Amino acid sequence: MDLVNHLNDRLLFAIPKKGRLYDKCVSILKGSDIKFHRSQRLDIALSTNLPVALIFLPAADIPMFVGEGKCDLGITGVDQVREADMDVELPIDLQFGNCKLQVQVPANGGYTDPRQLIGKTIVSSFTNLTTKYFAELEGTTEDKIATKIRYVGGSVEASCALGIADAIVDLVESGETMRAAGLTDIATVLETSAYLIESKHPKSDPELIATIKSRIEGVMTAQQYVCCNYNAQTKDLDKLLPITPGRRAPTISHIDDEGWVAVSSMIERSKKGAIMDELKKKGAADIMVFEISNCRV
Ligand SMILES: Nc1ncnc2c1ncn2[C@@H]1O[C@H](COP(=O)(O)OP(=O)(O)OP(=O)(O)O)[C@@H](O)[C@H]1O
Ligand SMILES: O=P(O)(O)OC[C@H]1O[C@H](OP(=O)(O)OP(=O)(O)O)[C@H](O)[C@@H]1O
Repeated sequence: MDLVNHLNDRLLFAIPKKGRLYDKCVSILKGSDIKFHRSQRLDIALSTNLPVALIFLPAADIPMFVGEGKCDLGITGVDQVREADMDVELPIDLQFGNCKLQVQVPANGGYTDPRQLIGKTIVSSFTNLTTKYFAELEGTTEDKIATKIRYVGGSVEASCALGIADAIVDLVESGETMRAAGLTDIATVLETSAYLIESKHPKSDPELIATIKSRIEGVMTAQQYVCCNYNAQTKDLDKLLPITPGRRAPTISHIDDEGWVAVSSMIERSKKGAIMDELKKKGAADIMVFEISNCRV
């Protein structure tokens, strides 16, 4: 099929084609019920249930495609949006791809403050953000900085050992890559996570854009909450309901057991263990926690 000619009238949604963000993006699309089949090596996939085409692009190029209005929606890291200096909306923090862009120096090299690096050579894949950072540090404009900023596309952490850099500016999550290269961090340029990004001048049907955003918000909420059900004696409700207030209010249903009710409520996933302990202590019975696969709240 000539995919390009099937793109008219479809909302173009840019997704990282590989790398750190890819799997999570696919799982968000799945959770949002945006169905598609991506043929091997093809970077365009038409959704089979919505007028949407997924365009698989390098994470670094997505801000430009969305910023220039070629794609209405995209997913990429905030680091990439700031590096590309593109003016896009950032409607949803997707809460993955969390890491920091940091200034890293040889652990045994004696640098402890980024000001000591003024006039030295810094290697990064994020040359725009690095230039801005050092221009600010030097109190000058970007075209006048004394620090030399050089670009490499990957394996940035090898630059100091290879003698091409005094320091690097690169992403750090666990710190394993940094430590393995004998480096240590001395400053943070930016904290980042993956976002849904949106063109400031979208071309597609606003209702379709709103539907996709609401579905993705639903996936985010479903990840954050679980559903907690338990049985309780009505006399204990005063103590139990404050533990499970729900997002709006808990649902209380009558059950075929005199003096008992069933309670159902959304609770924060991260607190579920403590909440179940507390419910049990205060007299709740038959406490169960269920996954929410998607929701609209
Ligand atoms: N270690 C990490 N932990 C969390 N998120 C990361 C990490 N590394 C990168 N990211 C996020 O993922 C984005 C894409 O990085 P990734 O390294 O996957 O790039 P890529 O486009 O696949 O390029 P390449 O694989 O060629 O380096 C980054 O801009 C950042 O937002
Ligand atoms: O702090 P850590 O958990 O070790 O993660 C940091 C590493 O992750 C990213 O690289 P990635 O592995 O995606 O590959 P790349 O070097 O090819 O960009 C980043 O550029 C660091 O090298």
